Amino acid sequence: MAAAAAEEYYPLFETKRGKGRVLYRIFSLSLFLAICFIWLYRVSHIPREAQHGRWVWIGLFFAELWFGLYWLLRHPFRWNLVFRQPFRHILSQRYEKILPRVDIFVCTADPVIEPPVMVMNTVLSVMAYEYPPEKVSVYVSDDAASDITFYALSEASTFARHWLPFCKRFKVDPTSPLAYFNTVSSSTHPIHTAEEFATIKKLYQDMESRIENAAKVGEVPKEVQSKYKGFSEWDSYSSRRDHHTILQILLNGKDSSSKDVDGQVMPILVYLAREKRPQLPHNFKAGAMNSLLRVSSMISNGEIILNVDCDMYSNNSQSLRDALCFFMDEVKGHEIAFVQTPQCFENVTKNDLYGGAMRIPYEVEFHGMDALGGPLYIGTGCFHRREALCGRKFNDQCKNDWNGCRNIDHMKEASLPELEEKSKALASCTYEENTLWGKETGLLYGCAVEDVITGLCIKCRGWKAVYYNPERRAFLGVAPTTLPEALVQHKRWSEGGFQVLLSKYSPAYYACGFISPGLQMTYCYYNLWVFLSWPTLYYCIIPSLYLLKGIPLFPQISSPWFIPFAYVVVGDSFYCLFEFLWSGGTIKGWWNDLRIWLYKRTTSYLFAFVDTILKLFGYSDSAFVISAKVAEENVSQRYEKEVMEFGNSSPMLTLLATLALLNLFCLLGMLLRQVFISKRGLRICETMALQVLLSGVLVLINVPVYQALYLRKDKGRLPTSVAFKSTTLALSACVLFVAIS
Ligand SMILES: O=c1ccn([C@@H]2O[C@H](COP(=O)(O)OP(=O)(O)O[C@H]3O[C@H](CO)[C@@H](O)[C@H](O)[C@H]3O)[C@@H](O)[C@H]2O)c(=O)[nH]1
Ligand SMILES: [Mn+2]
Repeated sequence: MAAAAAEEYYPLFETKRGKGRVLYRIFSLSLFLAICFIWLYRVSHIPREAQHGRWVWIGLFFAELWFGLYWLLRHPFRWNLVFRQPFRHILSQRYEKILPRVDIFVCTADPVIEPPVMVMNTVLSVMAYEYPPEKVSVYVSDDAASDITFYALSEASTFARHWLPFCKRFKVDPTSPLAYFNTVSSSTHPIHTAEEFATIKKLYQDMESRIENAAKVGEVPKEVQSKYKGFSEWDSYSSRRDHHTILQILLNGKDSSSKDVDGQVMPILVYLAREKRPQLPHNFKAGAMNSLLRVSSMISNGEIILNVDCDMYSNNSQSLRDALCFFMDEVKGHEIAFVQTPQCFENVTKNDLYGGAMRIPYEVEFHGMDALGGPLYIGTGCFHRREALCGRKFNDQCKNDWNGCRNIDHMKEASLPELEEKSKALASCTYEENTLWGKETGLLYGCAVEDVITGLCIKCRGWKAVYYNPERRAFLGVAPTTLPEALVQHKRWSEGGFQVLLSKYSPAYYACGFISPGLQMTYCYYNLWVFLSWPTLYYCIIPSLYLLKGIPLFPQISSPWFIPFAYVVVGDSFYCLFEFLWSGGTIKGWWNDLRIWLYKRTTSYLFAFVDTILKLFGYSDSAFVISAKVAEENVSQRYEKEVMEFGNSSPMLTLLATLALLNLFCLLGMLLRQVFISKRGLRICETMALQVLLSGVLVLINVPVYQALYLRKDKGRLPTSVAFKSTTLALSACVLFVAIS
């Protein structure tokens, strides 16, 4: 008995399948049938040569054909869903003594958009993981080479001496000081006394105000500068885009200043601003990550790498151990290259005005991708196996052997200055010349979503990935709080997706044979976004204009062909609503999501399409528009109240407003004509029901735009110039269209 029990194998994680899949398949099949009928209707009812609207009809057919085909790509996500559950107590029983080293990379790129206090909170939160501190190293890459960020980090290293023991003693979670002080007050926390709480909070607040002052003045106090030799590096500094490598090991895990107030070692902490020269490309975040990969291999060389954006703090001090359960599992662990957690946000409001929470991808689609071989790598909250990230191909020899963890302890061999010098060389601009970095090694270059393409490439090399979506969020970040920001972010993503599609690793052709066909389809689903812009624009403009003119483009209610249209509209809407609610959303949230869905397609994707083409022909440069992480006071107040923030006169917003008005004018114009001029009453609602419905929904969804154009007085409204331009454009389009016939 005892022997049998001992031999029994307990895995480090389990995988459960989602339910209700059969029902889903039946429903999809019925919907697909209806879609086929719609196609059939379009093909069999093309107006004759001489008849009005022949080309428009054909256009509609192509739009619907494309929507239908794209809809098919949605299925592999939902065919099977898997849910993972790690068992960290088993991990600790089996491997506590030989837990691998973990290197944590935090990227920051602009001290104004990404305030140093925020970066510091992120750093402190990951330093405080419940994990042997001598095995954790934290690396901060600063693409702005800002001495204020460096100063904040040096302050953080001092504060950590108090913070880390405090976290350990009182089992603090979340371990980001700011988040902790915001969620807990001295009276509500059961363990520490009010006095202990007050002391640590005071320490934190003093430090915070010192950093904020420095940021305000734009200069680090002289007495501090003399304390850290690192500041001397800025003496010869010329600009953010032109400077040599600045690297400093702030905590080295050895000497007494690297111990906390209880005498315990603290994690290694390294500041890096890689070399930059104006004439050489720096490849944005991917370049930063690759420098970190090399520098860290010299200093700590952790087998596991955690990558977080500077705006995402750790919300769960156990997640490192959770992730290791996947890598260290004896049966399946050796083939796993990365473990991705969802990108969750601290600042998403109840009805998620800008769809920032991305519920459907994170609660449904990624679980489906996991079943097919692994989710996307999304650039943050992701744990990597170093060798996989560094370009190793998977093969049967890739067996886990944690006993032999390469404990090359450079720290012991070399003196600190020596080590710093050696590491600096690895972050120079020219280091990558004539190497495979950015092509096969590390993160790949030349794509706006370096993360997605890298993850795909890793999978093409034979590795698997795991999606881990824990109940208690592993990380919490900041989502955009204004419409223009959300649209710009989606533009970057969709542009990146398009680049992936055109790249060497294209999921449409290259990946064939390397990853499963289902996974290929899911990648295509995300990478084809830009192609949704044209048919969606067509659908938003043409039927409404024809409604104004009284020409039907869809079957009327009494026709049997009406049934498939109605079934698709109603069935799909209800299905999407159901899925959204199941994922934890609200009805209003779904409506907001639908609006963003529309705006992304008519603006972000369109602009991304045009930009990618321009870049392809060399007319435009790549850029990485960093998303804002803090907002002005009045902007955040409106955000809290879920009032849509427009606030500028960009071409995207002008286009959006024009489309919204066009639909309003068409609907109103049609009503006027029917009711007052031709006195036919609302009979049109029967003959052109679907067109009325389409325009009606478009008008309803655009209500915030009309308000922002004409009714609102606050700063977040659409500027008068946009109101003028869009009204003129929309009105002339309607008038011209009616006039030419
Ligand atoms: O030249 C650069 C530009 C950006 N970053 C960092 O990259 C991260 C992501 O940038 P952010 O502006 O926050 O973009 P998001 O749209 O929020 O980022 C999402 O999308 C990116 C790809 O487009 C991924 O890299 C991110 O991980 C993912 O969170 C931040 O930590 C930046 O500091 C750099 O280090 N160097
Ligand atoms: Mn971000």
